[in-house]
Amino acid sequence: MKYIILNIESWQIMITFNDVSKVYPNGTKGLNHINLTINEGELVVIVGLSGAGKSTLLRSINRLIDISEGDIQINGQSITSASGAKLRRIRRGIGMIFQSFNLVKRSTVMRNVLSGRVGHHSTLRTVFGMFPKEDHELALDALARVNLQEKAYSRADQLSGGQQQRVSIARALAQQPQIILADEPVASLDPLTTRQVMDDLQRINQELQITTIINLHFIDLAREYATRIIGLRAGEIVFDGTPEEATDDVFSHIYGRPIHRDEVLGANAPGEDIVTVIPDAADIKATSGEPL
Ligand SMILES: Nc1ncnc2c1ncn2[C@@H]1O[C@H](COP(=O)(O)OP(=O)(O)OP(=O)(O)O)[C@@H](O)[C@H]1O
Repeated sequence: MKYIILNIESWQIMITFNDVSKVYPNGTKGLNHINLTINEGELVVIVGLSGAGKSTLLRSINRLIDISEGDIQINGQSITSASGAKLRRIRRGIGMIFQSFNLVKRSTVMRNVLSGRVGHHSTLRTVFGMFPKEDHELALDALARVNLQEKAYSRADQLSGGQQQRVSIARALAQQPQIILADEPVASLDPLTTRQVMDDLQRINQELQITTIINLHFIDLAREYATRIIGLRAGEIVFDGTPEEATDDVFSHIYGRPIHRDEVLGANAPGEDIVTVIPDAADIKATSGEPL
């Protein structure tokens, strides 16, 4: 199949967290002094127990959550201090995928994908659904990348969960993003569909060099798809390394307890521990070779 090459404006994208903390109004610390650099084209998977701060970290990148301290830069520009047109421009380059798909269910697939273009046009134009022909071509191209071209004129609620998630990936792609953030994108899907969605995200990352950051709770998926794994615990980075370095012992360290079978997608007997030893932090090496 012939694809229109999406127009990637920059090849130097980097996300930088400079001493970032987030304290929620009730006093809960979501992130605690995070320093982090993510390079163009990486597929980063963020892992950690529920409440570790994965969503807070991900959503602070496009300022769905405002941080309390520090600075986040996207391609050298501070999103933390941006406002108005500048904030909208930075956000336009960041596609977002949610666990619950967030589609307009009664609209067609095409309309949903076209909504990824709203940041590129005036409000009036998009309210009346007046998208130019090029946007339709872009939307069809995005649908082709997730193999859903033939569903373009179906209603979104007639699609399976996995297909709906792939429509939401196409919607993000229609934005022509430089970054894709996916917050637990497969948490509501069955194992087979999960792999299709992860395959799509990986293929798009590789073909278009879109920097991709995904929160996941399945250990084997993280190892299989990530180019880099970041482990969070209590709002702090406790591991940052390659999938090869992220052994079962490392995961036990990130979680602060043994791994459970239901945290491995390929496992079929939920509930039991598959690792019994929690290693000391000193045994866990970061990419730098330093213990975290
Ligand atoms: N709006 C909020 N108000 C107060 N505390 C919050 C809020 N959102 C998150 N928190 C708290 O901040 C911490 C980090 O939450 P976050 O949702 O980022 O974790 P997570 O790792 O994504 O967890 P999960 O996998 O359950 O989504 C948790 O202690 C959580 O209870």
